[in-house]
Amino acid sequence: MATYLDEIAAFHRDRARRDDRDERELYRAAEKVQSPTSFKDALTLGDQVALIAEIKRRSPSKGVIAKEIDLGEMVSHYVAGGASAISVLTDEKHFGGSMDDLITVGTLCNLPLLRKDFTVSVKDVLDAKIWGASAVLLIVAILAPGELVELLKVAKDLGVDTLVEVHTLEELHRALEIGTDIVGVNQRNLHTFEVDYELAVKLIEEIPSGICKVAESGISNREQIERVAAAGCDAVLVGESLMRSRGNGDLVSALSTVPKRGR
Ligand SMILES: O=P(O)(O)OC[C@@H](O)[C@@H](O)c1c[nH]c2ccccc12
Repeated sequence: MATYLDEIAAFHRDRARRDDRDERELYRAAEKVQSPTSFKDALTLGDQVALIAEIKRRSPSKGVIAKEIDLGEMVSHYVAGGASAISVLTDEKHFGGSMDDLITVGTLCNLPLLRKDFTVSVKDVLDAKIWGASAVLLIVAILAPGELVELLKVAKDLGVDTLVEVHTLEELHRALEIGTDIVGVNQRNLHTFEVDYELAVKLIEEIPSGICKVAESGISNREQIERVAAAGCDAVLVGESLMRSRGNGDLVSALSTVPKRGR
Protein backbone atom coordinates (compact mmCIF):
# COMPACT_ATOMS: atom_id res chain seq x y z
CA MET A 1 0.00 0.00 0.00
CA ALA A 2 1.30 3.43 -0.88
CA THR A 3 2.01 5.52 2.19
CA TYR A 4 1.87 9.27 2.68
CA LEU A 5 5.61 9.49 2.08
CA ASP A 6 5.25 7.63 -1.22
CA GLU A 7 2.46 9.98 -2.22
CA ILE A 8 4.41 13.12 -1.28
CA ALA A 9 7.56 11.87 -3.03
CA ALA A 10 5.54 11.01 -6.15
CA PHE A 11 4.03 14.50 -6.12
CA HIS A 12 7.49 16.09 -6.02
CA ARG A 13 8.86 13.81 -8.72
CA ASP A 14 5.96 14.65 -10.95
CA ARG A 15 6.50 18.37 -10.37
CA ALA A 16 10.20 17.95 -11.16
CA ARG A 17 9.35 16.11 -14.39
CA ARG A 18 7.11 18.94 -15.54
CA ASP A 19 9.70 21.62 -14.67
CA ASP A 20 10.89 22.77 -18.09
CA ARG A 21 13.28 25.50 -16.93
CA ASP A 22 16.74 25.25 -18.41
CA GLU A 23 19.07 23.53 -15.96
CA ARG A 24 22.24 25.20 -17.27
CA GLU A 25 20.71 28.62 -16.84
CA LEU A 26 19.77 27.76 -13.27
CA TYR A 27 23.34 26.55 -12.70
CA ARG A 28 24.71 29.86 -13.90
CA ALA A 29 22.33 31.76 -11.64
CA ALA A 30 23.17 29.53 -8.67
CA GLU A 31 26.91 29.88 -9.18
CA LYS A 32 26.60 33.65 -9.13
CA VAL A 33 25.04 33.62 -5.69
CA GLN A 34 27.63 34.09 -2.97
CA SER A 35 28.20 31.06 -0.77
CA PRO A 36 25.90 31.48 2.20
CA THR A 37 26.91 31.23 5.87
CA SER A 38 27.85 27.68 6.71
CA PHE A 39 25.06 25.56 8.15
CA LYS A 40 27.53 22.91 9.26
CA ASP A 41 29.76 25.37 11.12
CA ALA A 42 26.72 26.74 12.94
CA LEU A 43 25.93 23.22 14.14
CA THR A 44 29.43 22.07 15.03
CA LEU A 45 31.43 25.05 16.31
CA GLY A 46 29.50 25.98 19.47
CA ASP A 47 29.72 24.36 22.89
CA GLN A 48 25.96 23.94 23.12
CA VAL A 49 23.73 21.56 21.23
CA ALA A 50 22.70 23.75 18.31
CA LEU A 51 19.01 24.48 17.91
CA ILE A 52 17.67 24.39 14.37
CA ALA A 53 14.33 26.13 14.83
CA GLU A 54 11.74 25.33 12.20
CA ILE A 55 9.01 27.29 10.46
CA LYS A 56 6.23 24.74 9.89
CA ARG A 57 2.69 26.00 9.44
CA ARG A 58 0.99 22.64 9.12
CA SER A 59 1.80 19.01 8.46
CA PRO A 60 0.06 15.91 7.14
CA SER A 61 0.27 14.29 10.57
CA LYS A 62 -0.87 17.25 12.71
CA GLY A 63 -3.01 19.37 10.40
CA VAL A 64 -2.77 23.09 11.10
CA ILE A 65 -0.03 23.76 13.65
CA ALA A 66 0.04 27.56 13.68
CA LYS A 67 -2.41 29.72 11.78
CA GLU A 68 -1.51 33.14 10.45
CA ILE A 69 1.92 33.40 11.94
CA ASP A 70 3.89 36.61 11.96
CA LEU A 71 7.18 35.52 10.43
CA GLY A 72 8.97 38.66 11.61
CA GLU A 73 7.97 37.98 15.20
CA MET A 74 8.79 34.27 15.02
CA VAL A 75 12.22 34.84 13.51
CA SER A 76 13.12 37.55 16.00
CA HIS A 77 12.19 35.20 18.86
CA TYR A 78 14.27 32.42 17.30
CA VAL A 79 17.28 34.73 16.92
CA ALA A 80 16.96 36.34 20.36
CA GLY A 81 16.48 32.94 22.03
CA GLY A 82 19.74 31.64 20.57
CA ALA A 83 18.77 29.41 17.65
CA SER A 84 21.79 28.49 15.50
CA ALA A 85 19.92 27.97 12.24
CA ILE A 86 16.39 28.10 10.86
CA SER A 87 14.66 25.34 8.92
CA VAL A 88 11.95 26.56 6.55
CA LEU A 89 9.43 24.15 5.03
CA THR A 90 8.98 25.11 1.38
CA ASP A 91 6.48 22.38 0.45
CA GLU A 92 3.20 24.16 -0.14
CA LYS A 93 0.75 21.34 -0.69
CA HIS A 94 1.47 19.25 2.40
CA PHE A 95 3.09 21.70 4.84
CA GLY A 96 1.72 25.10 3.82
CA GLY A 97 5.22 26.47 3.25
CA SER A 98 6.68 28.30 0.28
CA MET A 99 9.79 29.71 -1.32
CA ASP A 100 8.40 33.07 -0.22
CA ASP A 101 8.74 31.95 3.39
CA LEU A 102 12.37 30.99 2.75
CA ILE A 103 13.12 34.31 1.09
CA THR A 104 11.32 36.30 3.79
CA VAL A 105 13.15 34.52 6.61
CA GLY A 106 16.41 35.23 4.76
CA THR A 107 15.67 38.95 4.77
CA LEU A 108 14.85 38.85 8.50
CA CYS A 109 18.05 37.30 9.85
CA ASN A 110 21.60 36.23 9.11
CA LEU A 111 21.27 32.70 10.44
CA PRO A 112 21.99 29.85 8.01
CA LEU A 113 18.78 28.48 6.50
CA LEU A 114 17.84 24.90 5.74
CA ARG A 115 15.48 24.49 2.82
CA LYS A 116 13.25 21.77 4.22
CA ASP A 117 11.60 19.98 1.36
CA PHE A 118 11.37 16.67 -0.42
CA THR A 119 14.45 17.27 -2.56
CA VAL A 120 14.31 14.99 -5.60
CA SER A 121 16.06 16.87 -8.39
CA VAL A 122 19.15 18.88 -9.20
CA LYS A 123 16.90 21.88 -9.85
CA ASP A 124 15.62 21.65 -6.26
CA VAL A 125 19.19 22.11 -5.03
CA LEU A 126 19.86 24.94 -7.50
CA ASP A 127 16.68 26.73 -6.40
CA ALA A 128 17.70 26.39 -2.76
CA LYS A 129 21.03 28.09 -3.45
CA ILE A 130 19.46 30.79 -5.62
CA TRP A 131 16.93 31.68 -2.95
CA GLY A 132 19.39 31.90 -0.10
CA ALA A 133 19.47 28.52 1.63
CA SER A 134 22.71 27.30 3.21
CA ALA A 135 21.57 23.69 3.23
CA VAL A 136 19.10 21.23 1.73
CA LEU A 137 17.44 18.12 3.12
CA LEU A 138 18.10 14.77 1.46
CA ILE A 139 15.79 12.02 2.69
CA VAL A 140 17.46 8.64 2.19
CA ALA A 141 14.10 6.81 2.16
CA ILE A 142 12.95 8.54 -1.05
CA LEU A 143 16.20 8.64 -3.03
CA ALA A 144 17.86 5.88 -5.05
CA PRO A 145 21.56 5.42 -4.18
CA GLY A 146 22.65 7.05 -7.46
CA GLU A 147 20.39 10.05 -6.90
CA LEU A 148 21.69 10.55 -3.40
CA VAL A 149 25.27 10.61 -4.68
CA GLU A 150 24.41 13.01 -7.49
CA LEU A 151 22.49 15.47 -5.32
CA LEU A 152 25.22 15.38 -2.69
CA LYS A 153 27.81 16.22 -5.33
CA VAL A 154 25.82 19.06 -6.90
CA ALA A 155 25.23 20.57 -3.46
CA LYS A 156 28.90 20.27 -2.56
CA ASP A 157 30.01 21.92 -5.80
CA LEU A 158 27.68 24.83 -5.06
CA GLY A 159 28.77 25.21 -1.44
CA VAL A 160 25.37 24.08 -0.14
CA ASP A 161 25.44 21.78 2.91
CA THR A 162 23.31 18.64 3.02
CA LEU A 163 21.35 17.27 5.94
CA VAL A 164 21.01 13.60 5.08
CA GLU A 165 18.00 12.19 6.88
CA VAL A 166 17.64 8.59 8.05
CA HIS A 167 15.11 6.65 10.08
CA THR A 168 16.62 3.15 10.21
CA LEU A 169 20.03 1.57 10.75
CA GLU A 170 20.03 0.40 7.15
CA GLU A 171 19.42 3.95 5.91
CA LEU A 172 22.14 5.20 8.24
CA HIS A 173 24.63 2.78 6.70
CA ARG A 174 23.66 3.98 3.23
CA ALA A 175 24.19 7.59 4.31
CA LEU A 176 27.60 6.84 5.79
CA GLU A 177 28.75 4.83 2.78
CA ILE A 178 28.39 7.77 0.42
CA GLY A 179 30.44 10.10 2.59
CA THR A 180 27.75 12.21 4.22
CA ASP A 181 29.03 14.77 6.70
CA ILE A 182 25.75 15.78 8.39
CA VAL A 183 23.30 13.05 9.38
CA GLY A 184 19.82 13.74 10.72
CA VAL A 185 18.00 11.01 12.61
CA ASN A 186 14.31 11.57 12.06
CA GLN A 187 12.47 10.04 15.00
CA ARG A 188 9.22 10.29 13.04
CA ASN A 189 8.52 7.45 10.66
CA LEU A 190 7.36 9.29 7.54
CA HIS A 191 5.30 6.30 6.41
CA THR A 192 3.21 5.96 9.57
CA PHE A 193 3.97 9.30 11.33
CA GLU A 194 4.72 7.43 14.53
CA VAL A 195 7.46 8.99 16.66
CA ASP A 196 10.07 6.74 18.30
CA TYR A 197 11.47 8.84 21.14
CA GLU A 198 14.42 6.49 21.64
CA LEU A 199 15.55 6.41 18.02
CA ALA A 200 17.92 9.41 17.98
CA VAL A 201 19.95 8.13 20.93
CA LYS A 202 20.03 4.63 19.44
CA LEU A 203 21.21 5.62 15.96
CA ILE A 204 23.48 8.49 16.98
CA GLU A 205 25.56 6.02 18.96
CA GLU A 206 26.27 4.23 15.64
CA ILE A 207 27.59 7.37 13.91
CA PRO A 208 31.40 7.80 13.92
CA SER A 209 32.96 10.90 15.40
CA GLY A 210 33.72 13.68 12.96
CA ILE A 211 30.25 13.46 11.45
CA CYS A 212 27.74 16.07 12.52
CA LYS A 213 24.75 14.46 14.25
CA VAL A 214 21.27 15.94 14.33
CA ALA A 215 18.23 14.63 16.24
CA GLU A 216 14.90 15.44 14.59
CA SER A 217 11.19 15.36 15.45
CA GLY A 218 9.14 15.00 18.60
CA ILE A 219 11.45 17.21 20.67
CA SER A 220 9.72 19.64 23.01
CA ASN A 221 11.78 19.92 26.18
CA ARG A 222 15.28 20.34 27.54
CA GLU A 223 15.45 16.92 29.14
CA GLN A 224 15.08 15.22 25.74
CA ILE A 225 17.97 17.32 24.43
CA GLU A 226 20.12 16.40 27.43
CA ARG A 227 19.60 12.73 26.56
CA VAL A 228 20.61 13.10 22.92
CA ALA A 229 23.53 15.32 24.00
CA ALA A 230 24.82 12.49 26.19
CA ALA A 231 24.82 10.28 23.08
CA GLY A 232 27.02 12.81 21.26
CA CYS A 233 24.42 14.84 19.38
CA ASP A 234 25.52 18.18 17.85
CA ALA A 235 22.13 19.68 17.01
CA VAL A 236 18.38 19.24 17.34
CA LEU A 237 15.68 20.17 14.87
CA VAL A 238 12.48 21.38 16.51
CA GLY A 239 9.30 22.39 14.71
CA GLU A 240 5.90 21.81 16.22
CA SER A 241 6.55 22.74 19.84
CA LEU A 242 8.20 26.04 18.85
CA MET A 243 5.45 26.85 16.37
CA ARG A 244 2.70 26.15 18.91
CA SER A 245 4.45 28.41 21.41
CA ARG A 246 4.81 31.08 18.68
CA GLY A 247 8.54 31.08 19.25
CA ASN A 248 8.23 31.75 22.98
CA GLY A 249 11.59 33.16 24.07
CA ASP A 250 11.89 31.06 27.25
CA LEU A 251 11.29 27.85 25.32
CA VAL A 252 13.76 28.83 22.58
CA SER A 253 16.45 29.56 25.19
CA ALA A 254 15.70 26.38 27.14
CA LEU A 255 16.15 24.36 23.94
CA SER A 256 19.30 26.15 22.77
CA THR A 257 21.47 26.07 25.90
CA VAL A 258 22.17 22.39 26.58
CA PRO A 259 25.93 21.73 26.66
CA LYS A 260 27.35 19.26 24.16
CA ARG A 261 28.99 16.11 25.53
CA GLY A 262 32.49 16.78 26.80
CA ARG A 263 32.28 20.57 26.54
O1 LIG B 1 7.64 19.24 14.41
P1 LIG B 1 8.67 18.35 15.03
O2 LIG B 1 8.12 17.09 15.59
O3 LIG B 1 9.52 19.12 16.01
O4 LIG B 1 9.66 17.90 13.83
C1 LIG B 1 10.47 18.83 13.14
C2 LIG B 1 11.13 18.17 11.93
O5 LIG B 1 11.97 17.15 12.37
C3 LIG B 1 10.09 17.64 10.95
O6 LIG B 1 9.38 18.74 10.50
C4 LIG B 1 10.67 16.87 9.77
C5 LIG B 1 11.72 16.02 9.81
N1 LIG B 1 11.95 15.52 8.58
C6 LIG B 1 11.06 16.00 7.72
C7 LIG B 1 10.92 15.80 6.35
C8 LIG B 1 9.91 16.47 5.71
C9 LIG B 1 9.04 17.31 6.40
C10 LIG B 1 9.18 17.54 7.76
C11 LIG B 1 10.19 16.87 8.43
